[in-house]
Amino acid sequence: MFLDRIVATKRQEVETLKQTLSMADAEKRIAELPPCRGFERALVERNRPVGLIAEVKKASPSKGLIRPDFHPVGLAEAYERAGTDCISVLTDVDYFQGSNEYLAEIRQRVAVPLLRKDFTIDERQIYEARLIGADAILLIAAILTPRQLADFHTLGRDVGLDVLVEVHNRPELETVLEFGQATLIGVNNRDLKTFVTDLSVTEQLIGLMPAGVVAVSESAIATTEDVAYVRGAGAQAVLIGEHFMRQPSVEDAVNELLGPAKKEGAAR
Ligand SMILES: O=P(O)(O)OC[C@@H](O)[C@@H](O)c1c[nH]c2ccccc12
Repeated sequence: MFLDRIVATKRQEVETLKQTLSMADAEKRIAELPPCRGFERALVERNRPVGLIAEVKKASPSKGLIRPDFHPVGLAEAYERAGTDCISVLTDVDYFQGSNEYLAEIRQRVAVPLLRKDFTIDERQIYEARLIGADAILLIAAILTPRQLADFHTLGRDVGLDVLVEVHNRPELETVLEFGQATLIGVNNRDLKTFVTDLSVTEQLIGLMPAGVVAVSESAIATTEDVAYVRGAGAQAVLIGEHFMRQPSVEDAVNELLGPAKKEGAAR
């Protein structure tokens, strides 16, 4: 099963991080960084009726190579011109052909808040995310114990990051709601264990979320009908990768799928 393999790889990566990243040193360096740009706030204040997290994604285990001609900074700049509220950057190397470098480079060039999209299983990865320039991290309920979810959420917030907590079924959502801290919750329409996608998962789960939670519908969104459906189900924001990555101009693709932005992307 892919998720188990990915987590096994992450354990190895964490072993390496233990050699290379001292927690005390990381804390010192983080204290000197400028504050994060508000990721969750950007989704609340959104540029369109539905908030948009657009993803920079070269490949995936389910689809293989998605965008052969892949220039992460150029893609992020195009997303910014399209008035994207937030950008998600895959940093996993082995399964998504992502890189921490991509996120760090994008951070230098765009003002849009960035999600570090990876499989977080250890505190050190949270420090690392902050140090490479992320504004938010993803916590995937399917690979964490309730205790880890709560602890990692607290640590993320303590170092200034926003936290997107991802669920795919009702037990996971109930665990997340039990610890009571999550304000930004993503429903993954893709089952990470089977890769089966089903937009109705969004409808099934968003109704169970308390008012005040910012709900994001993630994965397998590709048409205006898909967007209308998940909005109708209560999603305040959508996270879209593959559909944009398959279009020659991601800037045009954003405007075609979601309509014109209220304010132009930062013309810098
Ligand atoms: O490319 P898509 O189907 O539009 O999906 C984007 C995003 O939701 C997906 O990449 C994703 C959602 N949760 C994840 C967790 C890990 C890796 C990837 C993901």
